[in-house]
Amino acid sequence: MGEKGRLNRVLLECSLSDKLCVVQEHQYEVIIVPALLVGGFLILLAIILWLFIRGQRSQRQHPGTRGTASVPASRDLSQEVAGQGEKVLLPLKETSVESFLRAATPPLAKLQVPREQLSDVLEKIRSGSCGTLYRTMMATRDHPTPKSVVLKVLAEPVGLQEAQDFIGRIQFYQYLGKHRNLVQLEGCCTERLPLYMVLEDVVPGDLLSFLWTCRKDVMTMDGLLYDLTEKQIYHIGKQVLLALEFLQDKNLFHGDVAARNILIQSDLTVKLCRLGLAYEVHTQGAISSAHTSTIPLKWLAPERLLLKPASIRGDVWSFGILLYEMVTLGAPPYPEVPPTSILQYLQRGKIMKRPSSCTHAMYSIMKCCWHWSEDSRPLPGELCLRLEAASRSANDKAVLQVPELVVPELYADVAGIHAENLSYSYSVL
Ligand SMILES: Nc1ncnc2c1ncn2[C@@H]1O[C@H](COP(=O)(O)OP(=O)(O)OP(=O)(O)O)[C@@H](O)[C@H]1O
Repeated sequence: MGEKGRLNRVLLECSLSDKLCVVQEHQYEVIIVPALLVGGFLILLAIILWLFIRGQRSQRQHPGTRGTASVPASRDLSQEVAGQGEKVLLPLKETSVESFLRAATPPLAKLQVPREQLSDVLEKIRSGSCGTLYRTMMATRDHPTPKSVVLKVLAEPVGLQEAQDFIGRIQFYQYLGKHRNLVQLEGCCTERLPLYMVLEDVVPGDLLSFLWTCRKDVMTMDGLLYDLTEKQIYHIGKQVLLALEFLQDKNLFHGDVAARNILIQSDLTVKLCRLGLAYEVHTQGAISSAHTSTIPLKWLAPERLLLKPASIRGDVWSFGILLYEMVTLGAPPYPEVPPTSILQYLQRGKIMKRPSSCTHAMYSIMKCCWHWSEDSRPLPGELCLRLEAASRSANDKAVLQVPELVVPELYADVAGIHAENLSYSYSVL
């Protein structure tokens, strides 16, 4: 009945004189329904697009919780305050050093050392690449007497970039965590300038000075016996390899393994320092060519001399040179080769001859570090096993002796090092 009535109404709208009578049945449905469908589809599409863009943005702000060990090609540390696996956001667009420090300091709260706990009396150790190093005393709650620490002070005037880099290095120590054979960060002062890193003091200091002092008629100093046996060389070497393995586990490498960058304690515990290059690998995925050119050539693996990408196997090459340094009590490597000719020397297939004080067992370990092809060199863990095996039959009685004393300036010349880059606590007298 309803349908018939509607048709009649439509027909009534036509007069008898009309030649053409258009029946307008369903005209609204034909226009409105598709329009609604298209409109709805467009709204849905816009919502999906908005959700997608929002998802992408939040992903970019929270770069995932994949293993902290991985090293992306490039990473902005101002975004990442890395306690092991822990990520905290810092504002990226700081305009002044003060506002940057205000934002960067709270995540480092646990490390902050009240400045009044540090003595005003500073003894300069040397100028480092990112600040001057001083020895000073620090009062702590745990110790009844103040203890000696090393302060790394960022040189002023401090720009935003220098401040970010310095804080980045502190965060890097946090990221690394503690290892017995890496120099330890004890704290920092970052709430205002000047910026300090507080490092553990490793006494007597660098291994190169220790080796040179072993040449002298010194028996003991600061509780350290200035005698070195073959077995002790393996003991020191193994500790360096443990530190390298620790870095390797984090997809890092050291980049400048050498006696001058190793600190030794009176109980013969050694610690790798100069972690600036590892920090660069952490933040940029590689060592910049500007820095490569500052590393003494005689310690570098061929691939690094050829400016190819560096890796932990380059550290293994340098470790072989370190063994040579120890067994010769700090002689410069390749004494007969000018530093700038070292690449041609190696390209001719030459390596250093066995020093007279070096056993065949130790020399064969050096040689396996000096394979031209990186893949033929052992990794730190494998090398550690070889050292352990050799150590079992190593001489623990014969003290290594070299009669000539070292003249640091001459050494620097032959080794291809700027004398000011040697932080030796050694004198010929
Ligand atoms: N904790 C320490 N105790 C004693 N001496 C140290 C200590 N830390 C560093 N040194 C001495 O200062 C030198 C510079 O060390 P440091 O690790 O600070 O390097 P750096 O020049 O600042 O470079 P990098 O940018 O690689 O950190 C070392 O070779 C070492 O002789």
